[in-house]
Amino acid sequence: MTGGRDSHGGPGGPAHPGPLLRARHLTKRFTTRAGGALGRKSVFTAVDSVDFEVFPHETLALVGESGSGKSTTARLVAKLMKPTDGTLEFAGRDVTHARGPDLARFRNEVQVVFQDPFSSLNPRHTVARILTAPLVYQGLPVPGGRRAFAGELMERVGLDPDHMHRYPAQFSGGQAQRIGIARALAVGPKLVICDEAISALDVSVQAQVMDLLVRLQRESGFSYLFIAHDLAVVRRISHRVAVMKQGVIVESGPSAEIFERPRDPYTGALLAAIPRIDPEWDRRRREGAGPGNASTTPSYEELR
Ligand SMILES: Nc1ncnc2c1ncn2[C@@H]1O[C@H](COP(=O)(O)OP(=O)(O)OP(=O)(O)O)[C@@H](O)[C@H]1O
Repeated sequence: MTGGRDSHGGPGGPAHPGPLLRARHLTKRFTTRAGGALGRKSVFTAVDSVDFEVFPHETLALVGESGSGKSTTARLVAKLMKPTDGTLEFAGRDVTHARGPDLARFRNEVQVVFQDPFSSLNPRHTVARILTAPLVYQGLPVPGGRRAFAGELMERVGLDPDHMHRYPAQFSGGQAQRIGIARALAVGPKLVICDEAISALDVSVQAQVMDLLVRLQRESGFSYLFIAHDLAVVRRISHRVAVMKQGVIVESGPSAEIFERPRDPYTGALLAAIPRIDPEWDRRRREGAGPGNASTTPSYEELR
């Protein structure tokens, strides 16, 4: 994803000398055995020599149909899974085989927000404990003390700090996802990977969480790798888009170009299947209340 149409500088993405994240020939093959341990071995390539970059302050969306390799790519980038081949560079460092303190540093700089907040938040811990845990477990000081720190994070994501002693089950799905986002922010990341982070939410709640994600990026300046199958969502928050099909990136470029002039028939098919958009959210965005660059972001009607 370098040069030409795919060069950095999509709408809203500020110019920067180098990428924050650079994936080169990233590959993941899974070996499976049909019929148990004695069955025939087969090798499946879920991610096939993928190249891409994420620049500072930008949102790169990775889209594609189910099974195209998006989540596997996210896991490779988050170093939750080892690649079969390829390299990962982060902030100019080769982190492909990072261990010990290098890996610990990477884990603070790169955070993941998962699809299901309830399964990624410890149900037996209060929100205050969940939000301070990333620092406490590392033996790091909690700025301002636990209560103030948790309260401030809750305010940043639009939650009432008075609820910091509640448990995840006492929150709605959208609120729980806000807790997941707040936890990701606790360590001051440079890159936040959102793996279908809003897919499970109701459409109106999705819009609110999208607004939150955009606002947080504006305030804190981190980058997003935004994994989604919903192109309507992606269009609204991404600066650039990479389209995955069967483990390969078939097309990538500035968001507006991909949506207005898709080159690959697969991208065209994904666009044709675009799910419903929340018209209310789109109206607010166009009136300046929501994210996106009004001059480069097509309207709801233009997408039809
Ligand atoms: N641990 C694993 N072992 C074997 N195959 C796997 C494993 N994890 C993923 N796969 C396969 O790799 C392919 C890509 O999966 P992946 O979850 O990355 O796709 P995806 O684009 O994120 O799809 P979805 O949106 O449905 O999660 C799929 O065919 C999946 O079955």
